[in-house]
Amino acid sequence: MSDIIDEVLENIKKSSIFKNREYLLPDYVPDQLPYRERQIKEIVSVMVQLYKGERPGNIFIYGLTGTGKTSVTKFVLSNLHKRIPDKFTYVYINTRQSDTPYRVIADFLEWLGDKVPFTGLSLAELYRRLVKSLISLSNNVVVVLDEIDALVKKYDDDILYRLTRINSELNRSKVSIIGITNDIQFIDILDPRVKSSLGEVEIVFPPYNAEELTQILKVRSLSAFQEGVVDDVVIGLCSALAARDHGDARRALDLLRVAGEIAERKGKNKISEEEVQEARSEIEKDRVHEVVSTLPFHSKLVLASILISSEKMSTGEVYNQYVSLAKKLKVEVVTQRRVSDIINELDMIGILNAKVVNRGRYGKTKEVTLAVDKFLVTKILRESDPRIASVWSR
Ligand SMILES: Nc1ncnc2c1ncn2[C@@H]1O[C@H](COP(=O)(O)OP(=O)(O)OP(=O)(O)O)[C@@H](O)[C@H]1O
Repeated sequence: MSDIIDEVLENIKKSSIFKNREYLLPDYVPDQLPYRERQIKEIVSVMVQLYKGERPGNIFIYGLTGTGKTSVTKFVLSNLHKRIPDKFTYVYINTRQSDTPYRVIADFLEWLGDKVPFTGLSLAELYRRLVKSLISLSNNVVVVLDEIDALVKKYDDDILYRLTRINSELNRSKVSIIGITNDIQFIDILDPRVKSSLGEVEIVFPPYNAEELTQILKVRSLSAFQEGVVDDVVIGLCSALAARDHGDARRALDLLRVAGEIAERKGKNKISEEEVQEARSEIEKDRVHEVVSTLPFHSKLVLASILISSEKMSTGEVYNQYVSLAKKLKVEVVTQRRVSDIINELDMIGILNAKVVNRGRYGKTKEVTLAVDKFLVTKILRESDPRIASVWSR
């Protein structure tokens, strides 16, 4: 039996499409990051203090998704560390993954080489251990908190407050924080003391334009694909599609990688525009699936109300339909105001379109239509919750 596994692996190794597929995966940090020279220089010029054995200022980095914030930060820190390994220790924590204050401090301790039980200690005890561990460390420490908005929105900024103050509890100032977020308004919701401390230096990552994305894809595809697999037309299409959103390099790379996987499945040895379009709808399907299947119950019910009714509905009509479904399912209803908010949320995440229309003497109302494939969303909703599925069977 194991020869079957070997055979499949062998075929993948012999891919006529990919030379190194992993070079296109989102976590891979490339050794070239075009159009980010300014940001690299800015981070290095702050971090240069490490060379003198001093603590660098905190840095706050923001920009939309896929603008290179994580890659550039990791690139600078790992390259600096290669050059001056004895001068500092660095810690990388993604707070969307390590999504409780406990996990963040536990991860911090683990990076410093301390073992921490998965749960069971109090947060105060964890801080105590962190302070102790930091005191015994002779090096400066740079801690990267990626996607910090996720943690602060879920809890509050207490953990950031404590971390920005931690130097005062040590034998000398040695901890610097690099905070990263893609929520541009995030800094405004922080406590002013955290805000001024975290934003000692602020660095903005602007979106890429289509030409920049083209160049980025060209560089990345040279090492990722076999020769002759992608041409300028395919790269141009991936860049144009990604630039239409907001210049997201991750999206451009995903399109190219998935197009390559589709071509490989078809047994082709070249990617064409057709595979890019197919990749686009595959990625969109995955996105819709992730978003819809994880919606809270009442948001799913509001969406179901729209799906089983007409193509276009006013918010009032959506509410009436929602109330009648909720009664059928014998669940308590939320207020009309909440349903309006849910409609706006579904609009923001691209599942619905809600636009204000003027209905003459009836005044203004919001007209709600579906922004994604009806058949797909119905299928996802029905599969994700049996109570919602029963709406269709009655
Ligand atoms: N200038 C660049 N050159 C090459 N690849 C890039 C460049 N900028 C970004 N990328 C690639 O795009 C993808 C997304 O980048 P990265 O994760 O750094 O973005 P981000 O701004 O941190 O996004 P998010 O806010 O969603 O975490 C990664 O695969 C990264 O390697």
